[in-house]
Amino acid sequence: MSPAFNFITMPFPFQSRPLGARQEEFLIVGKVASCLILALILWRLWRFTVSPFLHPERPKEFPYWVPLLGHGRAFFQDSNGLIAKARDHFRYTQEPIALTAFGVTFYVVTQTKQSAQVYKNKDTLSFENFVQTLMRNNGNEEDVIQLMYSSLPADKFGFPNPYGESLGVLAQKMHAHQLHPGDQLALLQNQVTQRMDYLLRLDTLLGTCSPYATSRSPQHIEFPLYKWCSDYFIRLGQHVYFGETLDQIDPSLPEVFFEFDELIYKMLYQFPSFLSHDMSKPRAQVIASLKKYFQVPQSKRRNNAAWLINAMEDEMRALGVDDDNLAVVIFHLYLAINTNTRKSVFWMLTYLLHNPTLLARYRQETGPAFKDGKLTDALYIQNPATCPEVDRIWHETLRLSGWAASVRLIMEDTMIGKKLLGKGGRVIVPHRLLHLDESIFGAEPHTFRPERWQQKENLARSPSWRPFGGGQTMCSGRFLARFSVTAFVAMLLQRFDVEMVGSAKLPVADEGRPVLGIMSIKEGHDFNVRLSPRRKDS
Ligand code: HEM
Repeated sequence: MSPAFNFITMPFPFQSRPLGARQEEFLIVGKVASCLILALILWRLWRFTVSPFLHPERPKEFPYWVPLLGHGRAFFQDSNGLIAKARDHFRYTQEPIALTAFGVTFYVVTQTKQSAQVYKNKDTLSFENFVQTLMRNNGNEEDVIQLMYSSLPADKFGFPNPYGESLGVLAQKMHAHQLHPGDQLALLQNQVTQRMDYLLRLDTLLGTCSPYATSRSPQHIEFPLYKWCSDYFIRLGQHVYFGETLDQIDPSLPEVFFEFDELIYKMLYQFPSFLSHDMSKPRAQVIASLKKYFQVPQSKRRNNAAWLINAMEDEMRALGVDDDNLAVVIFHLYLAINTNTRKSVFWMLTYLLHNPTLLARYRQETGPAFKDGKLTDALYIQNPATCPEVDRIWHETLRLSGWAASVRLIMEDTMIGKKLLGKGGRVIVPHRLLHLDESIFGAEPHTFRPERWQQKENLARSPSWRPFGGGQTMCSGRFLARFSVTAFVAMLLQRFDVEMVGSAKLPVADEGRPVLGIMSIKEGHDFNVRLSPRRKDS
């Protein structure tokens, strides 16, 4: 007799007992279940009806049935979708609303006046907590984090520190020094155009893209667009900030970073290690390669590195930070440089390829910035007066592909929009929802229509326009990002005819996967393009 047969014919445990005892057991189970259900109903009534009535000063909370878990599952699967549902539930209220996920309360702010209050408040709303949590999870030791966030003397050596701030706070000012318009940014832009010029030639492409090219000859190359944009921009960012050295230390670094970055949600949501080896392994390799970089004698690498990398190294070494911790801190910078531009260039090209008229206009408008295929006046492309179409396409690309949300930890009970947000919770400004607001951005907010930026005056100054976050922590790389992406697309279109291979459908963005700025595509949605040197008549 097979074991399965034995199992099926086995008597049910209750069958061996007398009928009265069985009935009594059922009765007890029934009573316990009824009590639990009643307790749950009472709890829900209290939490979502009575308590809001007694405390009208607190934001209304999106109801749920499972205490502690709350909306945890939906939050992890698609937090924007959950926030949209909650807004719908409260009939698009203007007030902040509350959501609970795994016992943590998130207050969602969608009104621009209130989001401005969030960005202004540095006293009771903290961004540093988010950065410190990232540092901790990525391997920085606790004493190094404390050191990075302890006040430093106002007269210390190195980057000026008139207010006696910590290195963690000073780092934001150092980013701005490198990346806001000025001499340092001009140097970086110059590096970007020179490197782009080299990387965007057919002979270079035939070499660098060979591992994933799907077809190639001396006259053309074909490859998956998302993969290529990612590889190209990680190479570019890495080179501009670190020179040749990183590439020599680990030629596979762009590929490895891409692998990590596509799984970054596991880092952001702190997946347990047994579920996140696929993310933590490439992350460890990037950090290890950065450590090797800092172990190369300074005389062999510093001349080719950006000011910021050298200055951060000096500041941290002056505090006594070792190579391991230095590598982790700089890993966050490597991430900021490389995670978003690769995706924004992909989305911009995708929208242009699906709209040949727009693509032709982009090519024509940026033409005067080039002489014999060489970019001679890069700033021409950045100027909305000379390139208004480029300006509109850039804004529309970010509006549709941006995902980021600004998050702050609430250090003390804080009033926002006449509602009291409780200490210990998080306040979220969900940029994606702001970008899809029909009352601000006009009809068909889900459709790529660059003309909306022309139809409504000063739309780019709207506080609902937040692809780079806001307040003190607003992305300092936004000028370089725009410069690199728009100049790259212009150079590509001057040098090559670009065609989609086959009839590719518009790829779908992976809205459910959290990122730090621009959305990735859904798996399987990449598509091939073919580049061939531009014919004179095209
Ligand atoms: C299209 C490309 C980009 C997008 C959409 C983007 C978006 C963002 C967002 C949403 C934040 C968080 C702001 C907040 O929470 O308030 C941020 C921060 C930051 N980004 Fe970007 N970013 C881009 C490109 C870049 C580039 C190219 C760099 C560097 C070269 C960079 C460097 C930074 C830095 C350093 C921060 C931290 C804030 C600071 O301390 O300045 N970003 N970015």
